[in-house]
Amino acid sequence: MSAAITVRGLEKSYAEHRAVGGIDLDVARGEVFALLGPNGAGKTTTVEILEGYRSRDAGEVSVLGADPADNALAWRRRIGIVLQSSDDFADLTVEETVRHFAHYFPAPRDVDEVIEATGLAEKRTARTRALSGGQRRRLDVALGIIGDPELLFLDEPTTGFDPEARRQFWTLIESLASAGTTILLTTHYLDEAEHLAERVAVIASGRIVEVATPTTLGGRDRAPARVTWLDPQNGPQRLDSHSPTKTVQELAGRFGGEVPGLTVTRPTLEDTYLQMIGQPA
Ligand SMILES: Nc1ncnc2c1ncn2[C@@H]1O[C@H](COP(=O)(O)OP(=O)(O)OP(=O)(O)O)[C@@H](O)[C@H]1O
Repeated sequence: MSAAITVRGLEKSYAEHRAVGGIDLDVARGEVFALLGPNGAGKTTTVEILEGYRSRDAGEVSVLGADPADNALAWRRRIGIVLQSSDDFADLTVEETVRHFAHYFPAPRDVDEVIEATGLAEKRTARTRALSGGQRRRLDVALGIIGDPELLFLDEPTTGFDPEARRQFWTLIESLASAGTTILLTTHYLDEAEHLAERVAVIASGRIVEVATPTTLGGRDRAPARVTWLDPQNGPQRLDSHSPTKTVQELAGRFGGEVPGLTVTRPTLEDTYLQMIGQPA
């Protein structure tokens, strides 16, 4: 498995504040990898160092085999970045903006296909200043993928998307991933990380807490199931059980059949994540 991103001992401080305090990361080529962490954890700082936009104080960093600090043009053309929105192209239409960006790359994707894939076909001739927040974010994504990058950085890409747009975006990311694009994603949506990422890293206070698959993070796969039911005499009941099938059988025996209001759940990725970063679910 060759590496798209290798990070060892990455450190970055702003004046006295240590934003990144010694991070190690390995992202394989073709992998979809998510960085999770609370506000101010150091995700954007880390990602912007990998993108060549911020300097680092210490550590080794390799992105597609090069040091991002060198910021070579040929290297930059191999990566895609979904930037936070800017107003620079307010007077251009969606199509003009995408076409303009396509010129920066030696082998861009087809402009019409990208507009279609990002759900902007109906807004093709709209000025970018007239787009809604979610449509503007889709345009940011379109500009990030127009160069047909080997590695795509997505920093909170679906903020402001409605649920349907988020699903469409996930489909787009899945198709890029299945075509072999490596994707580094930061998100505050745990369902998004669970849906898209093969592995996730939880960052808190500038350090990695854990790197795991979404199903095994924080021992989630080994956590007990929660069985809840409604007791006609004593109201809502709950029991955490490592053998929920047995628990349900016993309850069925007790109630002589249907257990009123029965639910059996496992901790969600969000439950596990909140516990890891020290916040009660
Ligand atoms: N240019 C800067 N100057 C000074 N401090 C900064 C600068 N950029 C970030 N910081 C600080 O570094 C810490 C990490 O910020 P960063 O933006 O990397 O966090 P984040 O994990 O991306 O947060 P969010 O989820 O809110 O986007 C924060 O405490 C932030 O205030």
